[in-house]
Amino acid sequence: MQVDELKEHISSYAVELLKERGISKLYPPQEEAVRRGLFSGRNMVIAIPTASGKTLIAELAMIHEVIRGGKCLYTVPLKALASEKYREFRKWSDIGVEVGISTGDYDSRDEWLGNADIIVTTSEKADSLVRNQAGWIRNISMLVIDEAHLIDSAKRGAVIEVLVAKLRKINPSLRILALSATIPNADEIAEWLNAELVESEWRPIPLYEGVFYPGKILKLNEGGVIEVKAGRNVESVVKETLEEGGQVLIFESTRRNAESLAEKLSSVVRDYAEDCSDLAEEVLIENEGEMSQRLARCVRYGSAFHHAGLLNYQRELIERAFRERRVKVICATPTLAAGVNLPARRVIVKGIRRYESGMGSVFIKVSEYKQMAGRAGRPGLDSYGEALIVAKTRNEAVEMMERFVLGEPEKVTSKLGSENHLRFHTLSVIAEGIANTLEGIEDFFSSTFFAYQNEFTMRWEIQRIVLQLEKWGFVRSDGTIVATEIGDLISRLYIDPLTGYIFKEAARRFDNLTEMALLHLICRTPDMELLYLRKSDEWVEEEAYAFRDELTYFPSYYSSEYDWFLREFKTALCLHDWVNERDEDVICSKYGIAPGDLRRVVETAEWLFHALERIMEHHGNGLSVEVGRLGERIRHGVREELVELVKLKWIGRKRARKLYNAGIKSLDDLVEKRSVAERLIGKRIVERVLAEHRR
Ligand SMILES: Nc1ncnc2c1ncn2[C@@H]1O[C@H](COP(=O)(O)OP(=O)(O)OP(=O)(O)O)[C@@H](O)[C@H]1O
Repeated sequence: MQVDELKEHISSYAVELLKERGISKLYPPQEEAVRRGLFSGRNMVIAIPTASGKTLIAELAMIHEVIRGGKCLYTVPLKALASEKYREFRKWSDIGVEVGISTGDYDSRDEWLGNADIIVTTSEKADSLVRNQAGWIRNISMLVIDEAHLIDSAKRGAVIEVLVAKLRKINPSLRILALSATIPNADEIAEWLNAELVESEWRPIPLYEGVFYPGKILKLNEGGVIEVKAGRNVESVVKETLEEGGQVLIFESTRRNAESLAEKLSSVVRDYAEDCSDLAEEVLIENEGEMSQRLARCVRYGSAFHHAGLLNYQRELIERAFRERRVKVICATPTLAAGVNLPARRVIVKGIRRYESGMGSVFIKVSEYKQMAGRAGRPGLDSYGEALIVAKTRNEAVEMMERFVLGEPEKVTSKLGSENHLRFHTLSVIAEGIANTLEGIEDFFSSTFFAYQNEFTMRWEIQRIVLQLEKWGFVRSDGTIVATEIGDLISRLYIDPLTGYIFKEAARRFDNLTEMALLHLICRTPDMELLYLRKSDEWVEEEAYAFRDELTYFPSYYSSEYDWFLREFKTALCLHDWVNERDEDVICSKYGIAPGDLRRVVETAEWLFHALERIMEHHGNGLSVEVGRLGERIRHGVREELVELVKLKWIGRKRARKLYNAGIKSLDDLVEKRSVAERLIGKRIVERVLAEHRR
């Protein structure tokens, strides 16, 4: 089908824009979606492989909806993906379609988005906008769920189903378009959504899958499994691809493996890559710690590693350099497969097992492997893509072939049934006034995918949770169930009610807490991601005893909670070093973490301090002022006296300290002692600061 045929549905202007993007003809699954009612207003589930054009299907449907006066919400699982989609959709502004993005603080309403036609956001942020009753949510006429198969995710899946159920309650005629990878039970998702299902295995570039073992590759071909000659090791397979002008994406199970393989491969890659010294320098712009140095050394020769320990700008830099074909090989942990779109000629899956606590080394899921394999083949550059699993022996290769290459991905199952998810969403359903009886709450949850998949009633579970919320003082029940003021606040702050309870109790009991006690308090909540304890971390216990009298909680050495407590305390100690201006690299090596981990801990702590401040305020507890100040220090990683300086753009914790020690404590001081400041932090930076803040 030619795109010209779409004029009546999306306008000739939109068709012209598509042509400018080089799209003149629809891919077969796209055509199928059109034929099956993409412009008819019915709900749809599109379950097709990676890179087969799902996003364009959504764009066509959204443009059609906007032309008819509708408003679309496009939800993705990660902030990075939201930015990627926002950049893509911005192109539609050329024909007058307003595109907005919302990924900021959880309790903001982002009212300015009232004017946007298409709003891109994460599922969590969308749910928090519903909780905070952003006015424009009522006007949403179409919901697009990207990566809908992530309903299966233990951490992020529940919010997708609850969001769907809520938005359908708000607007019963809401249209839903769910985009998913190929999964065996896409029909269940379609039936749950009352949607037309479009399924296809079509790919724009053929994908060949196989298993490598030293000397040979078992390949799946149209005629069956064949065996072809190959090199002795992964390096030789990589070399072969580079020789043919392709790029390689390698998945490893751990960060350490990814890093050391990238380092090892840099001596192979350097013969095929141009000089990337400029990129290596860029890697070190914000951080010169051990991990960044290793990354810079690899990148110089066109090889890189990619995992959650990198800083955001480093990840983006690597991804961009790979797209520009300067970086030729990326060794990544599996987080990359679920994230941004980064195809390569060859995908090598080296980490086919993963360590799971209590279970040891287990195979990854077939669906995870398929997600990685699906990254092979770069549209416009490669005529085919190839995915290879790495095995040690022929026997193992045969086993991998059967289990993964010929295996069927697992079914998607709802994760909403776990207590913490139900607790979290039950409070919001009551606070938003969606339901105010047990039957009403049950009725609400009966429209979720969980209820679709599970026949048993949730009544007892919900009753137990409501009783718990009542005991904590978050809901009141006398015939009808309503949220108390604090319950409503906790729902809007988007924290686990258990976190809310811990904070509320602290607000009730204490009017004086030390810096360390406050830091430890937020680390006691289920919303904080805790650092792990290493064997060499005995010092954590010693430090904990030193602070024993200050803390709000200190279990007995014999308690089953003692080890968990040490993890909480270690995390608090890390934040303590951060707000006391310990050097970032020193913190990373002391706590055994990477810069990206530190930033994540800091970001979560900042959010929790904001919530704690609001709850203290609500309780009329004067500690709220102190909590607010500490929150500000966490944001910037500084002692109290630097807060004013770091609020200035371009002034980070290091520059602020230099200025402060020279007697420059504010913007006024900076203006007055400009030449001193220029000597300390550079003329260009001072110019930038003054240009930004000159009154
Ligand atoms: N009909 C088409 N003709 C030419 N190129 C197309 C067409 N449809 C999509 N593309 C291009 O193919 C590439 C992959 O498409 P897209 O990102 O939409 O796939 P996807 O299925 O959404 O991928 P993912 O599974 O990663 O979300 C994009 O560069 C897109 O512009």
